Amino acid sequence: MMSSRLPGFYKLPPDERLGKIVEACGDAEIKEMIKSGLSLDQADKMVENVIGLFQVPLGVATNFIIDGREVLVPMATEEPSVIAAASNGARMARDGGGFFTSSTGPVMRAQIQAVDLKDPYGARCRILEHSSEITKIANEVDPMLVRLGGGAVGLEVHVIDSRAGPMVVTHLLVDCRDAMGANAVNTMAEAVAPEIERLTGGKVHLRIISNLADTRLARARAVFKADAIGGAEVVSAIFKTAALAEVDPYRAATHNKGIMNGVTALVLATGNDTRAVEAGAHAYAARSGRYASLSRYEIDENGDLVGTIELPMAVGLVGGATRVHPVARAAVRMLGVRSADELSRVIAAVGLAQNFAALRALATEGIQRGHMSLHARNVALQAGARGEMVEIIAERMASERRINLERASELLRELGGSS
Ligand SMILES: CC(C)(COP(=O)([O-])OP(=O)([O-])OC[C@H]1O[C@@H](n2cnc3c(N)ncnc32)[C@H](O)[C@@H]1OP(=O)([O-])[O-])[C@@H](O)C(=O)NCCC(=O)NCCSC(=O)C[C@@](C)(O)CC(=O)[O-]
Ligand SMILES: NC(=O)C1=CN([C@@H]2O[C@H](COP(=O)(O)OP(=O)(O)OC[C@H]3O[C@@H](n4cnc5c(N)ncnc54)[C@H](OP(=O)(O)O)[C@@H]3O)[C@@H](O)[C@H]2O)C=CC1
Repeated sequence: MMSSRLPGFYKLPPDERLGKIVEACGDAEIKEMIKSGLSLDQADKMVENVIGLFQVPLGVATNFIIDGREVLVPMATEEPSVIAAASNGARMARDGGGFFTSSTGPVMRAQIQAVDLKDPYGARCRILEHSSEITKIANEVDPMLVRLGGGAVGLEVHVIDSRAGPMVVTHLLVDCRDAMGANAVNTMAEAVAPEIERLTGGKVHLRIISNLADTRLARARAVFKADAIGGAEVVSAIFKTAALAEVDPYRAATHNKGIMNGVTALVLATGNDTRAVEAGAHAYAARSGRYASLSRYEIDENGDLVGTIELPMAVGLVGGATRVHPVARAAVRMLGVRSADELSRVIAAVGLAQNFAALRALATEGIQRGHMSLHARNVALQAGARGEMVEIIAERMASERRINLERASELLRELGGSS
């Protein structure tokens, strides 16, 4: 089995890094797909009114062991230090065996809203009495999904009071297998609407997937050994830092933003819908009525730090852009995942690694040293530095702890690199 531990990887030029990835994965096609990228012609078929491509850097986080498997993680992000931090978090989890994951399986919900009802509770019961007919109607519109072992698996029916009067909202639960499922689920929701109208005597308006995918949860757990992360004091400091995010929404929003640094980068790299995953994550974080952190940290009997995360993860390996975008296809091959469920669990592990690395920095030296020294290259670029001058100026600014545009421009003039 190849190792995701690639010391010195980040010091190589991009072409050599790609070579290492191809070698580690034993898959030469990854290189072709990444090199070819998305063409304008393909883009023009994906969305509307295309005039060009918006490019985002693609990097690879190293060091991940997930459920005993070495994994290289493709990440598409514009933010410096995110990929370094994910690799750093994953490295510190290795002594504890890496990340261990679980999930609920790929079930999504569609909502079908019936209004103008005489007897909402009676209507609710009539729908439930006919649940097998309703799931049958839903499954008839997607025989392929059913053949693959998925399809509509059940119903929940909720009576909800609103400003517009009582409503009966049917949740159609659909096993989406390897699809994110929105198109599939929405088609089913529209197909069952006439039957819901017949049973309720009301009018159906809204028929759409819910992005609060709480029947499609992914979880990850890691033990960060005290010795691997700086000792008992660091364990205690991280524990206390993380505790604030459990009870304070102002902190929880930033804590979860840190988790999404990793989650969104991997969701985007695999061509999945970042908005769907983000909406689900934040809604799940607020499910108790108070917005809170998506991860938890505890200290175990050995004095090690146990990190856990649970969040909705509606991602697919088919549908959307996943099979159209060549770089997304390369990303999936690099990950070596065989199902959407496995992908969802890898993403949860990356979210946890990302969160842990940020917390460790916050609980110890602060975020600025690590983050800003990598951001310094952006500042040097903004000042007009090019080629090797970018690294030289970034390193000078980081060592002086003075990372700003003015200093970058000064250094550029001093070192004779100005244009
Ligand atoms: C930035 C580091 C990793 C430096 O960390 P360091 O301690 O200077 O690095 P190190 O030299 O000891 O290396 C440790 C490992 O980090 C990785 N690494 C180290 N340097 C690089 C690099 N140049 N390029 C790629 N990978 C790098 C690499 O994996 C390396 O091990 P190796 O595999 O080589 O044996 C560390 O300070 C860190 O993890 N900081 C956290 C940074 C972070 O979270 N950034 C996200 C942006 S800030 C934000 O948006 C979120 C936040 C903070 O608000 C969330 C929150 O509040 O919770
Ligand atoms: N609120 C939201 O989040 C919304 C999101 N979207 C968008 O919907 C898209 C995702 O929808 P999705 O339904 O996944 O896309 P698709 O409709 O493209 O793919 C799903 C279909 O693929 C076929 N399929 C082939 N192999 C498999 C397999 N192994 N597992 C499951 N299905 C398989 C199935 O049947 P068949 O071959 O018969 O098609 C299935 O219905 C994304 O682009 C998303 O952005 C759209 C609306 C709302």
